[in-house]
Amino acid sequence: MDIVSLDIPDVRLVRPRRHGDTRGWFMETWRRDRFAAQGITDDFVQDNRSFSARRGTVRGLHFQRPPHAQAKLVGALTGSLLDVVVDLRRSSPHYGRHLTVELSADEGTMLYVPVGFAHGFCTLSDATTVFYKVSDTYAPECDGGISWNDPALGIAWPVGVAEAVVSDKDRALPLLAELPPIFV
Ligand SMILES: Cc1cn([C@H]2C[C@H](O)[C@@H](COP(=O)(O)OP(=O)(O)O[C@H]3O[C@@H](C)C(=O)[C@@H](O)[C@H]3O)O2)c(=O)[nH]c1=O
Repeated sequence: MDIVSLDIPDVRLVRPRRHGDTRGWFMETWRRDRFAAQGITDDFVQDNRSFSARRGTVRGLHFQRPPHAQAKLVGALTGSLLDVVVDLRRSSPHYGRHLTVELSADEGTMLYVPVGFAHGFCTLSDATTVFYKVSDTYAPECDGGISWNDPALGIAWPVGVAEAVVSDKDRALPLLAELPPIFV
């Protein structure tokens, strides 16, 4: 399992090793000891899965506020997605910056997203199933987010506003500039 830092170093790309044989393949997708060896010590307490029927479905950009902030480990079980994170940590040299990474079921790659980031994705194929482990349980009273198409973020989404499939809740999210400080 390779765990590598990206341009915002606390965000990591995880490449599990696939052991192939005549039956197919086997891979480990999460191991506490291997993650801890890379400084990732979050206690993952909930697993989530979402299915998006159509290519161009956008979910995000979401976070949970403290005291229920969540780190996430995200991957695809079917299909592929463009995963997006935005650094919301006020003391970070990367505050307001984003990263995009393509994740696919075929490749088995995953993204580790620390606490303090907004997270979202756009599906790149029909019938995309996304899974993620999270480090705190769902707390709807701490639900937060920023608008996926906030021009200040400069995210190169693979779909335009007219074609994107977006929830009413996500359509109503504020711009980054409207967000009070949440993460140190
Ligand atoms: C996130 C979540 C939602 N729900 C419920 C609430 C609602 O009725 C239904 C759909 O919720 P949402 O519209 O918030 O689902 P969705 O837009 O898929 O939300 C997810 O988006 C991605 C990008 C993330 O990073 C996740 O953390 C999560 O915020 O599922 C839970 O029961 N538990 C959960 O942990």
